[in-house]
Amino acid sequence: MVFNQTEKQERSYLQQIISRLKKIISHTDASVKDHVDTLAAYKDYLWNNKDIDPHEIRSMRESILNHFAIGESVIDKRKRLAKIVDIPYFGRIDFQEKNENCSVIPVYIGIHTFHDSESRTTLIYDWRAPISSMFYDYELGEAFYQSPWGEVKGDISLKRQYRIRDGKMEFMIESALTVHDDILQKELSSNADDKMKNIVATIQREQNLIIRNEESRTLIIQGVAGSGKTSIALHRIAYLLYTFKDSIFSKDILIISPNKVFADYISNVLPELGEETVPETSMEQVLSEVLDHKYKYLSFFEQVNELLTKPVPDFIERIQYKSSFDFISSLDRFILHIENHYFKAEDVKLTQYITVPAEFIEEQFHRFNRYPMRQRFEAMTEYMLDMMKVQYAFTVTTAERNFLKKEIKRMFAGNNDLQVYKDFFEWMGKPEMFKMRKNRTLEYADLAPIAYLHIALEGGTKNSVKHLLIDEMQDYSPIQYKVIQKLFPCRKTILGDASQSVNPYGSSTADMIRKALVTGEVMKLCKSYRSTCEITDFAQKIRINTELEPVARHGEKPHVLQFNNEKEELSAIKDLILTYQASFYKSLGIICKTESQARGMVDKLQITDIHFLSSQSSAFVQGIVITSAHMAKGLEFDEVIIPQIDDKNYHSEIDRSMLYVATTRAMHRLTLTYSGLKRTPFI
Ligand SMILES: Nc1ncnc2c1ncn2[C@@H]1O[C@H](COP(=O)(O)OP(=O)(O)OP(=O)(O)O)[C@@H](O)[C@H]1O
Repeated sequence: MVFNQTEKQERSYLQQIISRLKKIISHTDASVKDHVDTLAAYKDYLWNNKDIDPHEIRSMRESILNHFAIGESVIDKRKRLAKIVDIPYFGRIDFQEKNENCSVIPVYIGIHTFHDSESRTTLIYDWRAPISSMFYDYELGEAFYQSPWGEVKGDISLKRQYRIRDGKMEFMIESALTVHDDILQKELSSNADDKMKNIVATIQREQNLIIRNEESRTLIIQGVAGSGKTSIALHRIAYLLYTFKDSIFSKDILIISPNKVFADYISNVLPELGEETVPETSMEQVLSEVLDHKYKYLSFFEQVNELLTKPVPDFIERIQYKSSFDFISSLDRFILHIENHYFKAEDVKLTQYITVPAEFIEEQFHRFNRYPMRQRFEAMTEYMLDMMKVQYAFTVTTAERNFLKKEIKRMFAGNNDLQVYKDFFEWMGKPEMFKMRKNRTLEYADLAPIAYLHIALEGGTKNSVKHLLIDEMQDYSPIQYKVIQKLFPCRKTILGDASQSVNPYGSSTADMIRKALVTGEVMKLCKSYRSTCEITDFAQKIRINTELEPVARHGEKPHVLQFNNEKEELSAIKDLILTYQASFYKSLGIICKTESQARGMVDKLQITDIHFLSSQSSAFVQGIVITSAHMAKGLEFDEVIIPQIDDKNYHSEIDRSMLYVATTRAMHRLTLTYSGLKRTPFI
């Protein structure tokens, strides 16, 4: 007989589970109170008995720490239970192991495990548990999962999905398919949340494969726009934190994200999945840190903006040159050249009677070639002085030792990163490839090569990162990946979409990243979930991707509206905003090509309740947002308006990228407007 066969039985079972959960929560509350009271009693005792002997103090300290640890774990458990009381589970499979004496077990799947210690049964399985993988991977019939003890084979005889909100079952679906389309459709048709949400209930098979991939040290995910790359990467982090809970913690993970707004936008997913948020940084921050933040540089935003507004061919050429693999080989050859030619040894007159000969010093520089060059001076000094002590029984004063080290350092012509970098271009016979901007400001593309040289000369600093996640991978160049590999030799998940580059002259494809890192498995996601078929078809006209497969969800066709002049265009945009405000949509993105156009739009529209997202913003806001295509990357909106799509504003290849990024942000409705005669040739 099937356990909880009917919907009525399921509904009553849900209420039983919720009552059970509530009961345990109230027990844990009592237990937390006990621990707090005990700790307070200890404190009072210590306060009132200042002359107690050290033994007693020590034993009390142990008890306090013990209570504290237990109290913390109870609070932790309470937090987890409180999280699941509203939505205890979302799926179920009935599984019978192919083994004598094994009966059918109902496996209810939710965000967290719920083990009932009274009945000694697991009432809810964590979605990341090995057995839960079958929910995402199999239909009815034969199935297996990998348990810690090996493969477990069996049969799935029932599969159900539930939509439970605030402890009430809205509906349940009996499904033979992997993860039923109806629920997925309902999720996708819903409105954009204020932040990215978790997708545990509807993870698709190909996505599950990426989340649970434990083998690849470096996993590179190339996924089309809206294929769930970012969501999947975050679920993967949650999976790794669960599966390797004894060896990897939230603080051991680092996310390199494109900007603060994006970091804020995704910040809810891990807490929703019951994990702590993980540290986050940017590529610029990482590179600048290597160079001790010594240099001013053009930010990536400024570079993209310059390419969009005044694309000077020399600038483009410099970026392209520094993004090639040839450039990396040349840098490597130059590092060898430094090794062979930058150290010019001289005799050092250490005391009135003792001179250290140049040849001896030169020899030591090469002897210590296992150290980065600038780290050899100390080792060379120590070694030479030790030798002198052994051979001539000669000991030096601290001042003489420091003098020798200083002299040795002076003999090396590569102590200044920037000078070495300039030398490189001279050595290459390409001095025009390096240009410093006003106020000794470096171009963004120079930051990574200088950091690369710095690490070769000085070594990289150690860090404790065990898993690195890089989003928007296409925007980073091979030399940036080289630096990343040197700094973070740990496991990596790298994700992005070559079609969405805002850095077309310095971008990387999945294969280029694999080549730069010398390792990596590439996995693809081709199904697009974000937008309706009509919006996806429209975006495909701007940039075709034959691998892209839209999920079957329909809506209005995108509108392209022409106006006689800017005034009319603005007035139409205001009307569109009013229509949006009267609709049930929750977010509207007005996406311009550049930040200054976006700022101009804010001024011209003169509407309150509009949020302007600039490259300096740090928080994502729901409602009406005006921003640039670059900032909008990674975000999504129920409705998108793209103004000024005339042929003058969108004509170059980088403009095409911006237009593609902007259109693919729309989930349900898309309108493009322009004034004048001609619209962009890209649509
Ligand atoms: N399996 C799924 N179930 C429900 N929603 C999904 C699923 N996969 C993706 N989505 C939804 O699709 C949208 C796009 O996801 P996400 O932003 O992670 O994609 P992306 O590939 O990183 O996008 P882009 O590169 O275009 O920024 C989100 O709204 C996400 O919730």
